[in-house]
Amino acid sequence: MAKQANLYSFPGVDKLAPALRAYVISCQEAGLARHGVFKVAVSGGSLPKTLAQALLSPSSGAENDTVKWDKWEIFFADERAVPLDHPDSNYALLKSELLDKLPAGTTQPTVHTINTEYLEDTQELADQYEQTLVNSFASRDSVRLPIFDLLLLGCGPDGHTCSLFPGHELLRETSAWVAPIEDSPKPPLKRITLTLPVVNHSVRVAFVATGGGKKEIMKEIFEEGNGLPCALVNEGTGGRCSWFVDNAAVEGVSYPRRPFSL
Ligand SMILES: O=C1O[C@H](COP(=O)(O)O)[C@@H](O)[C@H](O)[C@H]1O
Repeated sequence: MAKQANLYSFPGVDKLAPALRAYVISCQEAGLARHGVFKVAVSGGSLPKTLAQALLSPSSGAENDTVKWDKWEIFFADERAVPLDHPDSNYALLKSELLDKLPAGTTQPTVHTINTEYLEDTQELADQYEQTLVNSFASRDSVRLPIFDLLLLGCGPDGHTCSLFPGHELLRETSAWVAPIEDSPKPPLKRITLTLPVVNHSVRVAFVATGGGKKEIMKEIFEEGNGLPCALVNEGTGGRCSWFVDNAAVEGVSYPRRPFSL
């Protein structure tokens, strides 16, 4: 039988963060072994804060507990069509929560932001970001899809992830790597997003979802699926997908939890 998504549940974020750290570092090491860099895409929303808690904690000194920032290439799983210093920008959020807090003297990771010259034309904004992926991964002639070492995703209270929203036509996109959306149900309206085939092609996918406000949608995702974007990622990635959640987010959800291990 095909493997299912792993659900790791913790009493709180303080216990979740060290496990997420270990998981991200293991993906980093696998990426470095594969191609000498770590290609990761991150989301906005609540993710950067939890990620910062996981990654900014001091190394235990144990082997394989080092975040090798100089080897990271950071992309955005989705981004809003706003300037990079706008309060809605996922880049601005990651910067304030994580990048600005890296210890002094740390070599900053490479961060692939959107090209803000194209904010008025979301198709061009998406095409330009797709070109950024092509430059880093490979030309579209040579690979069908880019392969990220890791995608770090959030889960909205409606079951959206990246800027892939329930019932939206973008869920049927089969060709583009990056697509525009101009009618996002959650503001701001205009965004770009990695498409579902790219998400499902990643080596590993990790969702982070915390708080009781997520429990109804988590029940629907894990018990029914209902074509929700997060459920489509679970189905498309199976055992390559791991959820890091707190107990409050999965209260009453019938789905086997696994003890966390790498
Ligand atoms: O709009 C967005 O929302 C999702 C989920 O956010 P959360 O606050 O519920 O974690 C986020 O993953 C995405 O990147 C963002 O653009």
